[in-house]
Amino acid sequence: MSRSKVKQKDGLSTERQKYNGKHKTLEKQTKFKQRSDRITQHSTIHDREKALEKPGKREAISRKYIKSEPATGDVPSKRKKNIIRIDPHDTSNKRMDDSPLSKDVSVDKEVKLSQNALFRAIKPTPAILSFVEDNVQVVTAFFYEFALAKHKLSSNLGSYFFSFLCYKSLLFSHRFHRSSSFPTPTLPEIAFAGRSNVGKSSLLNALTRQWGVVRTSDKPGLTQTINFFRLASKLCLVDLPGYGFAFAKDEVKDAWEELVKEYVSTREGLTRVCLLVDTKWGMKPRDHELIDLMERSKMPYQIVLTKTDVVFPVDVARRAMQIEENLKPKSSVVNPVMMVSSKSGAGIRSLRTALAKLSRFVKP
Ligand SMILES: Nc1nc2c(ncn2[C@@H]2O[C@H](COP(=O)(O)OP(=O)(O)OP(=O)(O)O)[C@@H](O)[C@H]2O)c(=O)[nH]1
Ligand SMILES: [Mg+2]
Repeated sequence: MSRSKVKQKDGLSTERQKYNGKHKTLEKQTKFKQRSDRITQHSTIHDREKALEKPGKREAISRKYIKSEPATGDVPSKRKKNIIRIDPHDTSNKRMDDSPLSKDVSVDKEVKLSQNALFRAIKPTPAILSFVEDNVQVVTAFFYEFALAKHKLSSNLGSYFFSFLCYKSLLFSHRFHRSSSFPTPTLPEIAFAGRSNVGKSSLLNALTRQWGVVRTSDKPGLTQTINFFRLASKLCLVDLPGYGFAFAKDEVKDAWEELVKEYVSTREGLTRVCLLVDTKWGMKPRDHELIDLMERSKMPYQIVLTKTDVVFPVDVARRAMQIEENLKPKSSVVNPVMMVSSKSGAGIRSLRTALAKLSRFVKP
């Protein structure tokens, strides 16, 4: 064999060797890949089987595995965020104490706005404005009042006697839970009714200047019995439990309401009911219920606006006009609407004058 032929043979063998080596590494790589794929697949199945044995985790884990496996093709799909869409009109998603649905809120707002707009549209007459001006003046000292009473003796005679009597005499109080145990009516009675927290007990204190004798609280529902306060042997003032919202059980509140209704419609000796209305909030459906009852039993009642110190005088006038307009067709209502503040003392003198006319010590 010639030397050149031997060289050629050597070259071919080295190329073949190179080729064989490359081929082997490629084969090795594909085998390795296949094996590793098989292992991961096996471990996934094994893990899933293991996970499915635990019932609690079953659902969550199956979801995880479903997500980790590409849905179609080789390209794994992008992870999508799990967004829960709540239908705003589906009430089954709402808790009972949640705010009402947006549609209802807007309707409520519209009603409230229109009521507010109606109230603001009331134009008080000059007569009612001057009456309010007289009644929202703050009267602080008793002697100031006393001097005024002397000065305007004819108009303030009742107030003078009333305050003198309240000032001098002690109040005798009795509390009653049941109508069967009410005291026998020997004196003319004036009752103070209204929603809880409207200021009934505070007004009784202000009228009689016996601060602290009648207990008051900023928590609605303090007065829970019918309380009779005898002024010497001339007059009896009656503090009634409130109705409407109060910190008490529903059945207890119903019992108070029944007691008040029974007292107002059947009590002999009851000459006047002062129905107290918060100036800021006006009359509510339960007030109208009591008014209807008093109308049926022909019981004279006087509307008294309370807490006038927390609203503007023009709004006091508006409220008074609104109520007088609403109660125009009623026959047992006593006009005009009175307005008081137990805090500032405004209007207390006028109310005393009006109520004193009902007592025994002022001859008609
Ligand atoms: N700003 C102001 N607050 C008042 C006035 N009158 C009463 N209040 C307050 O209103 C709250 C309720 O007063 P009460 O006299 O206890 O009311 P009530 O009607 O007897 O309430 P119940 O006994 O729960 O029915 C208290 O915190 C009083 O201080 C007032 O003229 N002006
Ligand atoms: Mg009270």
